[in-house]
Amino acid sequence: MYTRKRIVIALGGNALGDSLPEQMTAVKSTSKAICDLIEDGHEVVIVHGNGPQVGMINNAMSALSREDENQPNTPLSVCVAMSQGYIGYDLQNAIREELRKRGFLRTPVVTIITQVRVDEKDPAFDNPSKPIGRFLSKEDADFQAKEYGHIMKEDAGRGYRRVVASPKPKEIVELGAIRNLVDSGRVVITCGGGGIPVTLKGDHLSGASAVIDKDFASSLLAKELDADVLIILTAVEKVAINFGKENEQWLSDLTIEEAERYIGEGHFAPGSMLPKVQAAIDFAGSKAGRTAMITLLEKAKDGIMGKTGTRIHK
Ligand SMILES: Nc1ncnc2c1ncn2[C@@H]1O[C@H](COP(=O)(O)OP(=O)(O)O)[C@@H](O)[C@H]1O
Ligand SMILES: NC(=O)OP(=O)(O)O
Repeated sequence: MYTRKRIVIALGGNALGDSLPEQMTAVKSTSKAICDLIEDGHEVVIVHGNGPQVGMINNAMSALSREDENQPNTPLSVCVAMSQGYIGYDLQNAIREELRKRGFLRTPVVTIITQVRVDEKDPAFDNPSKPIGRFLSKEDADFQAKEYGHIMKEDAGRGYRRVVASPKPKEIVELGAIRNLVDSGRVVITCGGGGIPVTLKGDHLSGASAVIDKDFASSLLAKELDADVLIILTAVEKVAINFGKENEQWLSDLTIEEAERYIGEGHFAPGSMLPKVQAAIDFAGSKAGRTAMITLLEKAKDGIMGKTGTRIHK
């Protein structure tokens, strides 16, 4: 029997591309994958990444403040807010258009500027780990470190990137509004780029210099909305052990215990696959019947139907 599910979708970098024109094109195919699920009757909530985009925005704003002494440097929290607006704008319009093509003329699509509370004492503030911006050569990375004081790290064999603090998400500030919109049938884009990181100071929400991992924010959101499935869409169809080695093995099904064992054995790269597997464990382990899935963007529907992807469950 067909079962309607509440699905939180976490969209990875390949869903958005690395530049303005690339994003305009990428969101069209991303929207097809999302609308396949809506067409099948599922309730869908969308979270997107922002690593390349927030790096680009931060660079542009920093260049502006170097040129113009009246422009102080733009805090990273504001850059995350800008990335939510810019990505949400393209994504919501692409989904709206795709829905209309499929005859859903009245399904509203909305982007919520979302703040996510973090703990100001989170040790992540002293250990920057979240890659943002473009991949650079070692030479360009060394230049950026020297010229701008950025911390640069090698990212899973793909080149060097700037890293910033990435505290764990504790609370979604706009959760009540998000829940109302989802419950009333809206397609909601929220917690973009992991959410705007804020700390609570009395009644004041103060922007934090960080970028939250969208996989962890998706897991928190999925738990709060009592979703059935968290699906993390990225550039690989399945999770592997011995990834990239001769004895690489793609995994279709993982219990939480198996996933934890593989984490302990170091199979998942920090800053790329590791947070996805950790977020999947966090969601799937939180309540009976909850399943997490990691798969390729284009395979979202097949993943939900159990035909592909890596399924993580109790
Ligand atoms: N064990 C693994 N199994 C599969 N992919 C892995 C593994 N370890 C690292 N990766 C890499 O992680 C990438 C996904 O992380 P990333 O590109 O940071 O995600 P996002 O899609 O959120 O931007 C995959 O495309 C793959 O290159
Ligand atoms: N904020 C975040 O997790 O972005 P990416 O998915 O692009 O790394």
